[in-house]
Amino acid sequence: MNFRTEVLLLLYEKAPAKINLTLDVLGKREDGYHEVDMVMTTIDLADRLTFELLQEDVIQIQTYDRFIPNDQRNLAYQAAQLLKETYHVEQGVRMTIQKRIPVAAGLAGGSTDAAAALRGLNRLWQLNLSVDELAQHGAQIGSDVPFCVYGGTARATGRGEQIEHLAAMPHSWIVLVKPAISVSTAAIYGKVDYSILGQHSTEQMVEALNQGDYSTICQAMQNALEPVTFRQYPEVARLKEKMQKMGADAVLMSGSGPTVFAIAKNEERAKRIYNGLRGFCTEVYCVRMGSER
Ligand SMILES: C[C@@](CO)(OP(=O)(O)O)[C@H](O)COP(=O)(O)OP(=O)(O)OC[C@H]1O[C@@H](n2ccc(N)nc2=O)[C@H](O)[C@@H]1O
Ligand SMILES: Nc1ncnc2c1ncn2[C@@H]1O[C@H](COP(=O)(O)OP(=O)(O)O)[C@@H](O)[C@H]1O
Repeated sequence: MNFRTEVLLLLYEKAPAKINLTLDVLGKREDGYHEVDMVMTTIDLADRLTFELLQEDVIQIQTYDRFIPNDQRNLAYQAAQLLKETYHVEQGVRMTIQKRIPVAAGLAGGSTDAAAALRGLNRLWQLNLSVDELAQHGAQIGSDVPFCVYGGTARATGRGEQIEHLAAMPHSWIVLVKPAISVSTAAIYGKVDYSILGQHSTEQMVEALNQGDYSTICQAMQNALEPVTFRQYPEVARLKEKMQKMGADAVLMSGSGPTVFAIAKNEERAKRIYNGLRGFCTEVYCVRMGSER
C-alpha cells in the first residue's frame, strides 16, 4: 500500500443560502437575461466545503448528494477551473461538498458553493485576490455568484451581478418550506408576463432596511416571479396561503422558487409555524436570518 500523503493543506468554507426579500423584473435585455432590481440576504442554512490541496494538477469534487453533479457541471468545479486557467495554477484540489441547502430551490445553493470555492481556493492557492476581484470572477459563473461571494444583505441590479451593500436585516427567524418539485430558473424567467409585473418594491425595501424598520420591511416583501411559478405549480401558491394563516409577520417565495419562507421576529412564533408545517412537508427548516462565518 502506498502511504505517500498528497494532502498538504486542508481548509473549510461555509456556503450560506440566500433568500430574496424583493425581486423586481425591469425588462428583458438584448443578451437574453432580465434586468432585475432585488434585495437578497444570507440565512443560517449553509453547505460546507472542504478543500484539500493536491500536487496532481486535477480538480475533484466529492459529494454524497445524488442530485449534485461531481464534474464540470458543478458550479464549484467551474469556479476552480476559472481560477486555475486565469492564474495558471498548477496545483490541484479535492473539494468535498456537504450539502444542506435544497437543490433547485431558489436559495442559490449552486451559486453559494461556487462563491465558497472562489474564497477557499483564493486561500488554498495563495492567489491574494480581493473580495471584489473574486466577485467579478463569480459573475462569469452565474448572476447570483457575486452576491454569494460577499454575503450579508445587498441590493443586486443588472442581471443580479452588480452589488450594493445594505444594512443588515434586523434580527429575526425564518421558516423555509421546499415543496417536492424542482424549478428551472431559466424557464420561470422565460414565462414572465410583463402585463402583471405590478409595483416595484425594492426602493422601499432599501429605505426600510437603512432605517431598521422591521414592519415596513415585511410590507415591502414582493417577488415578481411568484405569479409565474404559482401559475405553473399551483401547489406553491396553496403553500403560501397556508403559511400566511399561521401567524407569520410576512411570507414570500424566494427567487424563482419553489421555496416559500415565513419571517417572524419572535422565536416562539417561528417554532410554532415550523412545528405546524413539519406534519405535512418533508423539507422544512427553521433558522436565523444572517449567517456566522
Ligand atoms: C431568480 C434568482 C433570484 O436571485 O435566483 P434563483 O431562483 O436562481 O435562486 C436569480 O436571478 C437567478 O440567478 P442564477 O441562478 O445565478 O442565474 P444564471 O445562472 O445567471 O442564469 C440562469 C438562467 O436564468 C435566466 N436569467 C437569470 C438571471 C437574470 N437576471 N435574468 C434571466 O433571464 C437566464 O435564462 C439564464 O440562462
Ligand atoms: N454545487 C451545486 N449545488 C447545487 N446544485 C448545483 C451545484 N452545481 C451545479 N448545480 C446544478 O444547478 C442547478 C440549480 O441548482 P441551485 O443552484 O440549487 O438552484 P437555485 O438557483 O434555484 O437556487 C441544479 O439542477 C444542479 O444540478
